[in-house]
Amino acid sequence: MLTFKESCIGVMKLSKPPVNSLNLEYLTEFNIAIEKLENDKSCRGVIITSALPKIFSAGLDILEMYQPNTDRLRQFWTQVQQLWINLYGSQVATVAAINGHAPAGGCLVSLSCDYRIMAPNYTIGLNETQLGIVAPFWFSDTITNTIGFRKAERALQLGYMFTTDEAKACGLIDKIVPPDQIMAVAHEEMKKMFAVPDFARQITKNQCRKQFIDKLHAKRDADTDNFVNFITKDSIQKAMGKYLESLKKRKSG
Ligand SMILES: CC/C=C\C/C=C\CCC/C=C/CC(=O)SCCNC(=O)CCNC(=O)[C@H](O)C(C)(C)COP(=O)(O)OP(=O)(O)OC[C@H]1O[C@@H](n2cnc3c(N)ncnc32)[C@H](O)[C@@H]1OP(=O)(O)O
Repeated sequence: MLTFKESCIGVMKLSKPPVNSLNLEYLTEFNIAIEKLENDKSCRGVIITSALPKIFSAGLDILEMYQPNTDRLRQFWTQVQQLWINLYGSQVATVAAINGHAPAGGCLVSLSCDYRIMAPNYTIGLNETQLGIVAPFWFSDTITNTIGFRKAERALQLGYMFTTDEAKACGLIDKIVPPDQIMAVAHEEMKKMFAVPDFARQITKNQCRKQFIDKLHAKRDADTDNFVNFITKDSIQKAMGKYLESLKKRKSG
């Protein structure tokens, strides 16, 4: 993770080649970095983007979920939950500068921010069902809160990956920006949020989001148990093995 501060704005650049997949170590690093910025009194905003060309993040590292060690799988999921709690509940203003593909967990990271700008000709969405897995309730709450129930239900069932244009049309992202302007526009959007007194913006954000974060807090252990039980099922392992094979075939084909 490349993290630096530009005045009162923290910039986090995901930099885990080849595709910024989120494994246990990287999620832990991500959480530490966001918590550090959150606790820095001089930091009012965070921009999350990718240091890699063409990929914002490939989402959760599928290898963490394929033929897993159960203890590690539990730690992994705890870090995924924590990342969502940290980002969705963040008191600083957050902008996702989506400069590449953003499937599944990559989409969730961006949906957890306050504002999303995206470069053209990429794809974004919660494609979990295409892997034969199911987005948990807090993933679906987050997309529903962004694009509304009907569109979210349809997109979740299909595991639909939106083009940048489609994402803009349904409100999954807020603005389409050429890649060379994405950081400049992220700063402009941040300034708009800074024009509102921080405490008023923060209380409003809490009013909108707190109930969803509280829901996960209340069910956190059960959510981890569900995840581990679900992922370790033979049928789910088979589906994930097939998906991994298809990724490799697509590469060679
Ligand atoms: C009832 C419910 C109860 C409980 C809940 C249950 C389940 C919980 C659900 C868990 C949620 C999961 C969310 C996720 O994030 S799952 C991950 C989904 N991600 C994807 O599907 C992305 C797949 N990747 C791609 O589409 C492409 O790789 C991408 C467009 C990102 C990049 O394409 P490009 O052509 O540039 O690169 P590739 O050649 O495809 O990939 C390079 C190598 O990287 C490997 N790879 C890609 N993505 C991942 C990944 N997510 N994890 C691990 N590895 C990944 C790919 O296989 C290539 O590897 P090599 O062949 O080079 O070894």
